[in-house]
Amino acid sequence: MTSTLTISHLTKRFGPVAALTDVSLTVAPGQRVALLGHNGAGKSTMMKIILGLIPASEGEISVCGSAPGSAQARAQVAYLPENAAFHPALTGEEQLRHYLRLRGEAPGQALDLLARVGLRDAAKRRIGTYSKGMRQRVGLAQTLIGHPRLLVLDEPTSGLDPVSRRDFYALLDGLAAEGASILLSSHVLTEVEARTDQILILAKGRIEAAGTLTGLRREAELPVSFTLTPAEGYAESLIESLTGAQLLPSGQIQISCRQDEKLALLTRVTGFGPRITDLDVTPPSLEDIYSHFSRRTGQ
Ligand SMILES: Nc1ncnc2c1ncn2[C@@H]1O[C@H](COP(=O)(O)OP(=O)(O)OP(=O)(O)O)[C@@H](O)[C@H]1O
Repeated sequence: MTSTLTISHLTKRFGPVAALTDVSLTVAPGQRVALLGHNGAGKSTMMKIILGLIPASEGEISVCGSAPGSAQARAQVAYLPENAAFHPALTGEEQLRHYLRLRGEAPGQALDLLARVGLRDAAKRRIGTYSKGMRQRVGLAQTLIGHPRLLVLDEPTSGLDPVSRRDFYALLDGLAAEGASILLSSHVLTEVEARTDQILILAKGRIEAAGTLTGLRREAELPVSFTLTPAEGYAESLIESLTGAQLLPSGQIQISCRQDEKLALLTRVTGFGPRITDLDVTPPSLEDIYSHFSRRTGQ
């Protein structure tokens, strides 16, 4: 299948500053990719190059088979900047109609697009009266114009409340299922965790780690944590039989093991039968993985 986005050995220098060094990435149709990294890691620079707003210093980039910023690429790419600004005196509907006209699309779609992002009821209100989250959703509605093949979203959920964030990711899932590729940056790792197919961790402009969450977990070799709830009167004997186990203030017992020891430990723990009343197995979170790889570069 032809990829939507191909980046090979991309380097970008701003004078003496190397914002990106030897970055490569391929995004297939329908893939959701999260771009993670500290402030100044190079995320926005990478997005600007993909959009054709600034040139690369070195490397090859293909956006839907065309050069970044070309008319062909622009027609298939949508962008949501981190702080999208709209005219406060226009209503949501008027603003969307304006963007639709600019894109050569029928302005009559404005209300449908606003409904898709949960703004149907506010469509006739001025944007100046919208909350930050509502303005962010106008931005998102704007990215849906013309069924783009690639959505580039710079911290799209900043300012959204938890329910709106969940709705937002559900919307992205729907777009990805229809074949759109999504490249988004975020500092909120918990929300990215379950909702992306590929994760790219940038540090000081270089790719520090890349892959699926499962792949990164394996690479990081971080421990899996087991939390057992002992039945009344069994805590002490259980701790004695599990080397390295700790009693938590909650009265539960915690023990960690390597990924490849997980099934053996699970068999052992389930063998305790009625001596335990509950068990939680917690794999390393994306936050754990992110700090593991970031620490390697001294961030
Ligand atoms: N126009 C520019 N001129 C000079 N240096 C720049 C320019 N744009 C970005 N940089 C530098 O390039 C590096 C990467 O910046 P970039 O904005 O891409 O980081 P980021 O990962 O998006 O950070 P944040 O999470 O804070 O948005 C930083 O060192 C930044 O200072």
